[in-house]
Amino acid sequence: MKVILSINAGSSSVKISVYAASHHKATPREIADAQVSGLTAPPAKLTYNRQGASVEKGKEVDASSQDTAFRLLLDTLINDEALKDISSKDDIAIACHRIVHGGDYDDAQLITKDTYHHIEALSDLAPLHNGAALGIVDACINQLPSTHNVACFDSQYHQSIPAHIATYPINQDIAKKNKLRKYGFHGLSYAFIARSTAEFLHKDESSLNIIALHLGSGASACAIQNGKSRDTSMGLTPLAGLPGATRSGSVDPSLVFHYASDVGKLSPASTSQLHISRAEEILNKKSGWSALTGTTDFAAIASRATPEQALAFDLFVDRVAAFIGSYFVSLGGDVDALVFAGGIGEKSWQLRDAVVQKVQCLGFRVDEGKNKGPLKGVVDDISGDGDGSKKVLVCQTDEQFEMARMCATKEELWR
Ligand SMILES: Nc1ncnc2c1ncn2[C@@H]1O[C@H](COP(=O)(O)OP(=O)(O)O)[C@@H](O)[C@H]1O
Ligand SMILES: CC(=O)OP(=O)(O)O
Ligand SMILES: [Mg+2]
Repeated sequence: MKVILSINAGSSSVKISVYAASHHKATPREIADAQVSGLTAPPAKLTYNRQGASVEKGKEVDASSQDTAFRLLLDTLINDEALKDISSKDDIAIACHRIVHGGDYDDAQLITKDTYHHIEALSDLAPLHNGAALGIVDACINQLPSTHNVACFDSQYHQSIPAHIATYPINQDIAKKNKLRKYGFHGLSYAFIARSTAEFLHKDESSLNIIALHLGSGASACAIQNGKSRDTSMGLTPLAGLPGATRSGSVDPSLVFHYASDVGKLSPASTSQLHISRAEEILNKKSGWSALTGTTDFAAIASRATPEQALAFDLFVDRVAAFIGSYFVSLGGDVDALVFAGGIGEKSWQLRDAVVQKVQCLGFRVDEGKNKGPLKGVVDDISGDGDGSKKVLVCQTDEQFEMARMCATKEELWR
């Protein structure tokens, strides 16, 4: 039996789950979970559960970066005397880290100097994530010297996307040389969603076809065919596709050159002076809900209390519905379920209601009572009645569990 710390650095949160795991047992047992959420909507809040019982719920804390949030969470776990499985730092055998951009990696990796530098080199392609996650890896290397660190990649699940979908129509020599293609992210979540949904529907995962939506601080959609990713809305970086808390999502790429009023008038010769990195920063960190409404709290946006919030809400519904329509066609109409997940997908009944109404023409309906009621279990059916209506589900996704599960079967960790 080994203690695994499973660390998920999202763009607005850090979530840690602690597991007791045995080699090859596919279901690590959860001992505790702790998270700091709301990093982009201060004050950040700490929630901590031990053995399924609540210890802290929404306690306001002073944390504005993933790094400070992690240190606070690690202290919380190590200083809790009632958490018997971690009486000292040495009890933590494995720390697994959610690394959003894994480039061509198709399997979790033990973090060595080589893998560390490789992940570091990919940081520009996930500007809100890889650097922050590596900051946490550094903290683990320094503070937990006897712990093995493992990188689990969000991009891994999307290795199955066919070439004609992953390819950008640009010069292919340059595309290959610079590895410019659709990678896709939220893959740990989609892997969890696919397995849990198949179990819920009593289907073999290899014959499962669903449209899955991971809607959190970063949001994406995924067309899952025969249990594998066929298409997803994020691309080379997590900026593409749906808008998010501080991200624009897809815009006309030329917008970058017209963002400042005088930029469009520059001659081609002077465009080398343009600060593309500044444009990237604006689209990643200063756009999305924050730019439209002044808040990244989606519960406030879903209240539609101001015209700006109503605009942001309607815009999101429009973009999400467009991906559902596209993926419905991509799956040839053979769709077992539409599945909502992520902070917004799991918690905002208003968003689910509005999205499903928009795609009613495809046969999706929600039951009002089930949609508004508390969620029961990992997967919950909120479908409404209707002739030939298709299933609508909510999945309480668990990226930390997915990582711990990967570690339980990784031979080199158990030798
Ligand atoms: N009750 C709620 N209603 C609507 N949205 C919510 C609610 N609680 C949290 N959210 C939203 O969920 C998002 C965070 O989701 P999460 O998946 O935890 O994000 P991440 O992993 O990207 O940090 C935030 O935009 C937050 O506003
Ligand atoms: C990939 C991504 O955007 O992740 P998150 O939603 O956790 O920020
Ligand atoms: Mg997340």
